[in-house]
Formats: sequence, structure tokens, C-alpha cells
Amino acid sequence: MGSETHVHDLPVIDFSNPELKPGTKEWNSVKSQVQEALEEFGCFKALFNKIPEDQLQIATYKAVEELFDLPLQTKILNYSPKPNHGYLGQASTLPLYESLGFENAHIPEEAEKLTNILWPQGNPKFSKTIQSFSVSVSELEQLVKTMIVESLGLEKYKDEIMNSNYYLLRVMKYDVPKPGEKNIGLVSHKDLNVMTILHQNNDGLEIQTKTGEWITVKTSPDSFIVMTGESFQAWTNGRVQPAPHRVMMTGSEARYSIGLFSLFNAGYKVQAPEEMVDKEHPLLYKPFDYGEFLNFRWTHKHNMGNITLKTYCGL
Ligand SMILES: O=C(O)CCC(=O)C(=O)O
Ligand SMILES: [Fe+2]
Repeated sequence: MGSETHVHDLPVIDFSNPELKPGTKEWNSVKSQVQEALEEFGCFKALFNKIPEDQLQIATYKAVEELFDLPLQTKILNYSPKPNHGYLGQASTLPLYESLGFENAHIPEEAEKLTNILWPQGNPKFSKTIQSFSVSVSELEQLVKTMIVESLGLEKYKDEIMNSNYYLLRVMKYDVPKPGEKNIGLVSHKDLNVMTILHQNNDGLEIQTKTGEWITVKTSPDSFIVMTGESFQAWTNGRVQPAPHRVMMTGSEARYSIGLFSLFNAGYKVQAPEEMVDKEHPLLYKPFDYGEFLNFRWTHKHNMGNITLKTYCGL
């Protein structure tokens, strides 16, 4: 156990049926698979064919490679005053890791504005690629969130949660370790946000199970890894628990991944609905402002580690 890594995979749930509509048999079946997978693993793999495979495998990763090939002085122009929203990299503790963020890239004008900071002459191919990826994957994010809200009997809060979330697209690159360098790409952590949907072009992502084993998430072109974050844990009063995960580099090629993160708007008070709290389920976390939580965690470097939500607002 402990740090051993196993190669069995996460549950795979099929979201590719066009008849997947609330109230149908198909919907209820997928919903219960989602509930089961989240209870057991805190994450799962979703088969979702909204993005044609060749577009995802070729055009999207080509655009991502082109982005990382820009000079460092250009990449650092991808700046945001919000923690973890702009360029990250060159950290001595994580030498293999580099990433850039595109807030609300599902909105064409936002994708274009952020693209033009990196390519002042414009790069419509890139902005279109990140925009259409964000739109398609946000559909999956909303399907999953709707299913979780329904499973918990919180339908009446669906609009509230949908309307208080925004999206951040992050693209990640992990270099191959140099001889003698450690192969850690990203240290073990739980995401802070509501939900994360990841696509990887190469193996590297590992998930820690409840028993402490690490499992390798096998790459498959048409599947996305769906994970919940600590904000969702707080909002559901601990019902939905996120999984610790990390990236370990193996092989001789750089690894790229793309993640769509949904986050609560800064200023939104994260508070479990009253239906989540009773005698058997006392309130676990003090209500908090998501923007303050994010700032606290980054300024105190508490973004990595396993007991962070409890540290910040546990009761
Ligand atoms: O690159 C990956 O697969 C994981 C990235 C990740 O965990 C994160 O950005 O929070
Ligand atoms: Fe993560």
C-alpha cells in the first residue's frame, strides 16, 4: 500500500448516448453510476464523443504544443491577479511542470482576447480550438453536476450552483525528467474548485484510492477524467469527497494535459444547503467566500496537501 502504484483503472461511464436526457432510463442509469464512482473513487472516466477524435488528438494537442513552444517572456504575459489563473512554471520544486490558464475561454471574445495577448497578430486557430474544447467539455461538466445535484435531492439549488460557477481552462506541460531528476510532475493534492475535467495525451495522472493505493489512469483518446474538488465537498457537507491525485512522469515524451475547471465566483458564499445538514450529518465546514479561500490557500502554500479544507474552515 502507501506509495505503491497499481495499474487497474478507474470506472468508465458512457456519456456518449445522444438520448442522455434528464428523466430517461439512460439518464438514471448513468446518474447512479456517477454516484457510485464518486463514492468509491471521487472521480471516474467519462466516454464523451462531442469532440471528434482527430480534432482532439491532432488539432487540439498541436495548438497546445505551439503554445508551450512560445518563448518564456511571451508565456508569462498570460497573467491573472487571481491565484492559479495565469502562467505557472519555472518552480524549483516542480521543475517539470508548466501551465497557462484561460478564464472563460468558452466565450469567443474572451478566448480571442487572451489569445491575442500571446499572439498580438492574432491566432484564430488557437482561440477557436480552446473555445470549442471549453464549450464541449462544459456540457459534460454540467451533465455531471446536474446528476450529482439530483442524486443528493438538491434540484432546487441547481440554478444557483450553475449560475455561481465560471470556467477556467488550463493547459499543462510536463517535461521528461533529465538524468538524475525526480519523475514527479505534480505533487499529490486535491483540487480546490467545484469540478475538474481533464484530458491527457499520455499516461501520468495517478489517483489515490481510499485505501491509500495509487492507480494509474490509462490514457484513452475519447475519454475524460472527471474529478470533484474541495469546494463541492464543502457545499455538499462532505457527501462528495475529492480524490488526491498527482502526476508522475514515465517514458521519454513530454506529457500534455488540458483541464476545464469550474469554480465558484469570487464573492460567492460556499455554504451547504440546509438539506445536507441534520443530526447524523452535522455541519462540517464554516461558510466561506470562495475568493478568500483561494487567496488563503495560495498565500499559505496550502494548495497542496490532503487536509486543507478542514484546516481552513473545518468545524
Ligand atoms: O495534468 C494532469 O493530469 C493533472 C493536473 C492537475 O491535477 C491540476 O492541474 O490540478
Ligand atoms: Fe489537480
